[in-house]
Amino acid sequence: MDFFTYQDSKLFAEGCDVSALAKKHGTPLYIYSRATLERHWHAFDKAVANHPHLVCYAVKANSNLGVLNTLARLGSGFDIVSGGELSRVLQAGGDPSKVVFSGVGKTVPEMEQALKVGIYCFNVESSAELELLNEVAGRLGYIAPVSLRINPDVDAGTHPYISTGLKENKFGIAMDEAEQVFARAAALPHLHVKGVDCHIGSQLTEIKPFLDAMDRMLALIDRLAEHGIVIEHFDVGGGLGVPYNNETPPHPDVYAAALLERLGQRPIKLIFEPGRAIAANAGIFVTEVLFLKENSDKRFAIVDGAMNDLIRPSLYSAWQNIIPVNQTDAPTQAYDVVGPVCETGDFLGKDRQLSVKAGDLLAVRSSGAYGFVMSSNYNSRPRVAEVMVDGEQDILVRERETVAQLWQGEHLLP
Ligand SMILES: Cc1ncc(COP(=O)(O)O)c(C=O)c1O
Ligand SMILES: N[C@@H](CCCC[NH3+])C(=O)O
Repeated sequence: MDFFTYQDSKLFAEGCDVSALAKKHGTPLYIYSRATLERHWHAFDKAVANHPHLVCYAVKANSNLGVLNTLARLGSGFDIVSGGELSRVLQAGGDPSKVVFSGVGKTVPEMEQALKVGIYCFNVESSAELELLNEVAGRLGYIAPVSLRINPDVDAGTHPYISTGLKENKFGIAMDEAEQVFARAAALPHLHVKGVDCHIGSQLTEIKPFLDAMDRMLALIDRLAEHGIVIEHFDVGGGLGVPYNNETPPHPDVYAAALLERLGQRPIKLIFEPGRAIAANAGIFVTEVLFLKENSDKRFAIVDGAMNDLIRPSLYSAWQNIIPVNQTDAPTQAYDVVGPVCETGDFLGKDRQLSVKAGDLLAVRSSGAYGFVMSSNYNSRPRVAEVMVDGEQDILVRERETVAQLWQGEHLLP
């Protein structure tokens, strides 16, 4: 079911007319659907309903407080990569005892913050981090719950920039060192070994790489058991892809069933860290056409949204569907949809069949994940507003930045 559909040729987000939202809140604008976020979260939670589990939404995908609050109300856990994300989770009403802390570069203040609020687990990514965490925990009088992130060295078959489970990537502890580092973790006095985790990449549309990783990780878990190291949970990471175009990623039901089958009778809790699968198709990015421009080779639709607002097309050549907010019967033509930023790479889509004129609104679909969170102020463009729709209600969950906010904290010379 899609909560972004046309009614009488007008695009709606749940029960809200998108052009009315654009008029009320201005453009460019991110719009999220609460019902979609909830449905996607429940899809994961239900897929493993009969097995001990925790769904930890990956905050990096979309960390707006309204989004986090929506998921916290469902009882979601959270996967974080910084102290800033932890603070957001707490601010949004998330439960710290359901937080897993990933990331290759945790700092001492971040470790202290996470220990003090009592997170569920640190996903430790190196021996050096393990030693430091033990020291910090000891100094503060805590026992730090840890999982070791192991790099299973599998090819996720995704874009090289978002592939994380190969030896050449910076993430995790190499499989051939895993047992040794687990033995060290078990021996350190201020750590409690709880689990093992991996995350092999993002936007995976096939199940095979997940299963390859799972097989390697389960073999490790069995070897550890032989040495008396009992693993309570296996955190399988995130990475399940979404349809941007005509991809057909497995449904969470199919994905979870395959993982559970591999897990067999092992009494191990499963943790999931989905980001994109929950947020991407719960959001659209709405932009207004400023000008049309044509030369002998190309037709451009110059819009008010740009790469600083939504960088995925520029950064990964990612394809996201661009649709009219108001449908017409007029014939379409091929356009490059480009923004006002002074970069050739500033485009939202290339060679798109559209029927547009200045003043029309376009919606870039699948923008709920890695959209606003990756936005910047490049070209001194204030960051855009974010709205959550809930049925016929629209809630401004982030105000548009003002120009004065752009230089907040900056100073003239004395
Ligand atoms: C450790 C970890 N967990 C979860 C995620 C979320 O990934 P995705 O949005 O692909 O589900 C990421 C990002 O790729 C990650 O690095
Ligand atoms: N930012 C990436 C995903 C990165 C995943 C984070 N580990 C994207 O938009 O596809």
